[in-house]
Amino acid sequence: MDPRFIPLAVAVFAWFTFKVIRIGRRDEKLPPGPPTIPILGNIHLLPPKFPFLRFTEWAQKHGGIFSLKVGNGTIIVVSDMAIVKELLDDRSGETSSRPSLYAVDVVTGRNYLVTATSDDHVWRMGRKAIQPLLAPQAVQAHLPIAEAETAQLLHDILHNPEEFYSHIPRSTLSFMTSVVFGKPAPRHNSPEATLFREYVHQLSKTLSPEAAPVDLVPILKYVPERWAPWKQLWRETRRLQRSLYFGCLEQAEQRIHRGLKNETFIEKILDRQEELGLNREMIAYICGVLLDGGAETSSSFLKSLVLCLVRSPASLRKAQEEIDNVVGNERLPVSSDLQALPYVQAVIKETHRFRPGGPTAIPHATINDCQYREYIIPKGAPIFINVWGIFHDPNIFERPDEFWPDRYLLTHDGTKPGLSKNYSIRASLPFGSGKRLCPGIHLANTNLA
Ligand code: HEM
Repeated sequence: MDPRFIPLAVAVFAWFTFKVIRIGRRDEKLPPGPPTIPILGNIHLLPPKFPFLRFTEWAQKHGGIFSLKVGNGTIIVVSDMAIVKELLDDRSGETSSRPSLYAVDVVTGRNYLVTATSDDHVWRMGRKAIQPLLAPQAVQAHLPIAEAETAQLLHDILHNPEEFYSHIPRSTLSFMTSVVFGKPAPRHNSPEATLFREYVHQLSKTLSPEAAPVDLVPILKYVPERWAPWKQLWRETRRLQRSLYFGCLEQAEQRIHRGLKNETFIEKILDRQEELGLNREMIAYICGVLLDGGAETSSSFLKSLVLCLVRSPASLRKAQEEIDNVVGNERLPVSSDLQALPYVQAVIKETHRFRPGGPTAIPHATINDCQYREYIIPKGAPIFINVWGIFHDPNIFERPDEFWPDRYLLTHDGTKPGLSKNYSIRASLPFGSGKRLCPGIHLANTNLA
């Protein structure tokens, strides 16, 4: 090398090294968090399973809002209800986007409202289409379906109790396919039930941390499919998803064409198709997302409820006695009985607290750089609500690791008596926050109550 270039080469090398070792470092304007190492940041500390347990440990150490470095990226974790309110509810206009999830974009062709960013037509029109269908009054119309599904579920459990783990997801899927498309899935091997199981299995593989971390290592997006098993997985997930969504849509269209209307979501969305500017692709995905959003979440809640009550016979006995006293033994309880069943209400709340279906909810993201207290949260950084950590905080809940519904009879939100009046856990916490709050909350409560 020409000796004149040596100082330049040394300077370039030093600059490059400086840049590389800064990857993974926490900027001082970020919330605190566990110590980082060069390049990886905190990646090596992230467990592949149950990350909310580690988040909860870190929250005890670093506080209600902390940050993690994943390479050059940043993750924010909120484990304090007051911060959820300030940052995600009150400032929802700034924090209601979603982080990029490349694999989901490929699978869904960017038609999935759950992962769409807040400025995306898919999200805005999708929410506009479903909001009136899921309003508290509107969901009352589906009570007869919920009651019929409950009766079948109880029948199935009574006759074949060993299989309760498959009766429950069949029932919650059938409720959703009935409400959305007007078609129940009455058997474990009904075509929709089988397809949904296969699809959810593939989708969870696609989303699992063991699949290729393409958002972290973008070069993986460009590996040719024959050397990229994750791309084959995406392709198969897309095939199953489209087969489910468009299969259900086609059957509903044929039924409507034959003049057999039955007041389902699909009919109401088709009525507003022009007004909302929706094409057939978007309609299939809006209805499909409701199956995804409604069936698995409700099923995991009911499974947790059964397991919690089996492990807590005293709570089961108390709930049973209350139902026997109020409802008698001539009929099944129905949703309108719930008002008169405070202990049953407490059992439902305690199940959401003890085993929240979404222990870290679905991450939000900031739309721009966002100043919060003394911190700057970078644009696009995923923000997780550590729902598990809030619900299992020993400073807030008495014996948080115990299933104890009675706590909700002592205070309205189950927190320790005598906590500051300003601190309150809203009942909708398991359903997320701000503009992204689960739109299915009332339908879920109708079906689960
Ligand atoms: C026990 C039942 C349920 C639970 C625990 C639950 C929980 C959640 C959570 C935590 C979120 C993320 C909220 C956020 O980002 O802040 C969410 C979003 C969503 N849920 Fe639910 N959900 C349930 C039932 C349902 C039902 C029955 C439906 C459909 C009728 C539904 C449809 C959706 C949709 C479409 C979204 C995405 C909203 C958006 O990104 O704007 N969910 N749900």
